[in-house]
Amino acid sequence: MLRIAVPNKGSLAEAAATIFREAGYRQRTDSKELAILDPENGVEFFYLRPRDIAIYVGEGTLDLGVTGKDLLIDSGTAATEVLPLGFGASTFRLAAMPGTVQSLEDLAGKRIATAYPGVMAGILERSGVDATVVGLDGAVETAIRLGVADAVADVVQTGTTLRTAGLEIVGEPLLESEALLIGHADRAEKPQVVQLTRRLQNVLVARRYVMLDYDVKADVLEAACALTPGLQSPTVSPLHRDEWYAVRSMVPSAETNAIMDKLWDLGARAILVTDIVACRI
Ligand SMILES: Nc1ncnc2c1ncn2[C@@H]1O[C@H](COP(=O)(O)OP(=O)(O)OP(=O)(O)O)[C@@H](O)[C@H]1O
Ligand SMILES: O=P(O)(O)OC[C@H]1O[C@H](OP(=O)(O)OP(=O)(O)O)[C@H](O)[C@@H]1O
Ligand SMILES: [Mg+2]
Repeated sequence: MLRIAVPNKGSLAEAAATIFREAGYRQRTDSKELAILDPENGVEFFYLRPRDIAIYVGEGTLDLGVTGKDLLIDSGTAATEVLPLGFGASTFRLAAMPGTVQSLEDLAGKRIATAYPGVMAGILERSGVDATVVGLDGAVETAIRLGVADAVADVVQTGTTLRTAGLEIVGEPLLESEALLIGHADRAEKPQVVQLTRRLQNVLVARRYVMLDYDVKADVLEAACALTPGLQSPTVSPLHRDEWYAVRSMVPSAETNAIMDKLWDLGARAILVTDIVACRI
């Protein structure tokens, strides 16, 4: 039985449950449930705080978990990245009262409030800046106004929270984060871990691609196939009408409309786009 940790609430919870569901695993239907069994897949899911997930997985109590890259680093545990999951993107940034701090180096001898003290300590050490890290639980933006810190380092997504607090972002992002499937190096070879990772990868591919079908005349078939090379090669079938072919190929969803425009200009017609629910490539 594989034991997997899923965020119980917060920014990552819904997307994490969705990706497991799309990969064919059972997920809780009641947000008050703390654990559920998926006997068909031989998995037990535990719903935990994402900050704690890195600790459970790092200690080997649970086999796998979903948490943020920033939280994994902050935990300092032995858990490792198995697969980036493509959601929960955020940046970790420094901010201060406008005009007071220009760079990380300006913080030498000063105090930085953050809910990610492990991440911040590592950054200061690597930069050779000797500053004091003030570890808080959240709402760190207020720490400067209350005189607890000279700067803050926090997760920024839209920047609204910092702006509302009257703070200014300082320098480039200190860290880029996203949700990860994390595991323990010892368990990486376990067949069930390999299978689950492959199923999640399949969902990620299915989300990144769409299926494109179109009809095209023989004289531009090669040019059309060059626009839609697919993963191996496009499927080309003759139409009943002479000189025409039907082409089927997977294309990156982000490029769908640009490719459709080019196909249309080439003379392709009946261009259809279909979502891919799941795939194994
Ligand atoms: N807008 C955001 N605010 C906070 N965390 C975010 C945001 N976007 C992505 N994340 C990521 O989500 C993880 C934090 O998860 P967490 O459950 O603590 O979220 P949260 O929204 O802060 O929840 P809560 O405030 O209920 O504790 C981190 O990996 C962080 O990088
Ligand atoms: O750049 P934004 O889009 O404004 O998002 C970032 C803010 O969201 C999070 O706070 P949250 O609401 O989770 O509160 P917390 O600090 O108590 O965790 C995070 O800690 C930032 O404060
Ligand atoms: Mg939060």
